[in-house]
Amino acid sequence: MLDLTGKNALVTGIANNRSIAWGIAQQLHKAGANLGITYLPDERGRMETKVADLVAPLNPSLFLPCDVQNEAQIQSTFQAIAEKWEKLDILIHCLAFANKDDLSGDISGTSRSGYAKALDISAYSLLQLSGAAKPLMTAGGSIVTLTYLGGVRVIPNYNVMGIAKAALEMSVRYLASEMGPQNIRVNAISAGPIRTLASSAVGGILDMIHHVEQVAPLRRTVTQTEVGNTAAFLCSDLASGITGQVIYVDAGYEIMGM
Ligand SMILES: NC(=O)c1ccc[n+]([C@@H]2O[C@H](COP(=O)([O-])OP(=O)(O)OC[C@H]3O[C@@H](n4cnc5c(N)ncnc54)[C@H](O)[C@@H]3O)[C@@H](O)[C@H]2O)c1
Repeated sequence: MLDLTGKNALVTGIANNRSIAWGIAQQLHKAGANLGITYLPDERGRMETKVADLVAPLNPSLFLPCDVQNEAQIQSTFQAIAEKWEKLDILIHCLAFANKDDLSGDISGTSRSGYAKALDISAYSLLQLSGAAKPLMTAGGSIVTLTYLGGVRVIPNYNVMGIAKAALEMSVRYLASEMGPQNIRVNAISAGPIRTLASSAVGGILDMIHHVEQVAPLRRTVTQTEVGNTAAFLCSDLASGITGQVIYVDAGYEIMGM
């Protein structure tokens, strides 16, 4: 049975009730995990209020600001975990960012700063958060990140984010190799397209969703809950033999040639 009772899970990337991280947090909570939630702070504190209201029913025992481009916030997040929890068992890395200008048009026009920002937030942050989590995962652990098919194949307009996802997927393999001896498993879920704040920045996302609905074996897209269920499985002892993998939760779209 899928049981996460007694496991402490840090979930990043909740912006609203459409976020994939929200689907994951709900399923981890349902399976009995104790949650810590981080949010991306903004100057007016709007995100803090919005996310706090949303996650309140899940009774998170930690609720912290964490911009992955802010070293001090990362440090204080993991310091709070060390002080409050005996150990960390689960890290959910469910965040990405690229400038809207870099998510359409010619990839050759990507600016140096746009490229650096996309790779820093969307890929490097997995190394950074995993490195901070490792010493706290004293009883082993599970790290799960979110990727997309555009990191393996060319998807119109996904552009620099595709490059970031390729780096992210390779980071999963290197991290799995490094952390396996400590019984820390590292995997990625490659989700099919879902309407969220982040995906709405990708040019033509609605056409992509429509295409998947016509072509995927299941003739539909996937839900945040389906991704959440897979994440809960990967974080559970049921997945104890799985590490370094990219698991497709995409209604089967990835197998299709045409
Ligand atoms: N929606 C899709 O179609 C889809 C498909 C496959 C993979 N994914 C991936 O799923 C993950 C979650 O995205 P989503 O679609 O749920 O959208 P979302 O907009 O709900 O979530 C993206 C999150 O990234 C956070 N974020 C951005 N910059 C940050 C920073 N500097 N520090 C900390 N957090 C930051 C945002 O606050 C937000 O919570 C991303 O990695 C995305 O690439 C999405």
